Amino acid sequence: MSILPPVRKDRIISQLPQCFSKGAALNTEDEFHGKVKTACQQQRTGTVGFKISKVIVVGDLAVGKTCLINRFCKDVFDKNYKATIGVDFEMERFEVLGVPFSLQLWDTAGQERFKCIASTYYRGAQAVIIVFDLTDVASLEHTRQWLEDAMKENDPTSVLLFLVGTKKDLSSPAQYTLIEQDAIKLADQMKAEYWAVSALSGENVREFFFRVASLTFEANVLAELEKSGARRIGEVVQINSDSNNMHATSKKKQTKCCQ
Ligand SMILES: Nc1nc2c(ncn2[C@@H]2O[C@H](COP(=O)(O)OP(=O)(O)OP(=O)(O)O)[C@@H](O)[C@H]2O)c(=O)[nH]1
Ligand SMILES: [Mg+2]
Repeated sequence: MSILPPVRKDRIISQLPQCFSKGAALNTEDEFHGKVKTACQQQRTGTVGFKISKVIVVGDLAVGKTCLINRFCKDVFDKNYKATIGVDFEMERFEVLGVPFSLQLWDTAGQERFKCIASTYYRGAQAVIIVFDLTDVASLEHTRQWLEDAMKENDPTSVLLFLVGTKKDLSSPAQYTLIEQDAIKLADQMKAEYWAVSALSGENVREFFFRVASLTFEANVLAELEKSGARRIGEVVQINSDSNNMHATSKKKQTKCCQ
């Protein structure tokens, strides 16, 4: 018997959501990986359905990290600035290709005086969302430092990175075009996926978090398949080492013969 309520209807993902810009994307595939789709159909996703993936959200003060999370998780927007003190977190449950999947979204403080508390929560992230304000070039420049700090606590080879420009509603088309060019270049160098959103209007917010959930889910299933593949190879080795096993003996002979 499950103690959790069913996943909300608007958190069900059955198709791979597309990237925002092909110029800075983590992948440009139209669909989920074939191996992932098959594993989900055959319910061979191991522990993924029970896992909670940690996502950390970092960036300068007042760029809009809390508003971005609140727009997605609670569908609200507060125009008054209330600094995050230390960290806060929200849980979001999804169903991806029929498999339950949860994200734990860690909203960290951008203010310098709270940074050392916040950074103690960076460890173990599967995805890092680096946020800047599309109307503030300095906040984009600072994203390199945020990335460096987040990566001190994480394995750069396995973390998915997202570079997100907020307050799209406030930037004029001309201003937006200029900063977007720099942001895409930077995202490409960081190996991050670029998105531009507005927590005020909600533009691209749902699409963005669905993309985070989908790519994190896909990475988890692929890692799980790799692990179970390794286990299967291990099992064969074990059988072969059993001298009472006829099959193993013949295999051993075959191996010798081929050497
Ligand atoms: N117009 C507009 N204002 C926004 C948007 N997102 C955030 N804001 C405003 O920007 C201010 C800062 O937003 P927060 O979400 O609190 O910023 P933060 O990054 O969490 O700040 P810290 O917690 O101090 O690190 C608030 O006054 C928000 O109302 C947006 O998409 N559009
Ligand atoms: Mg905040």
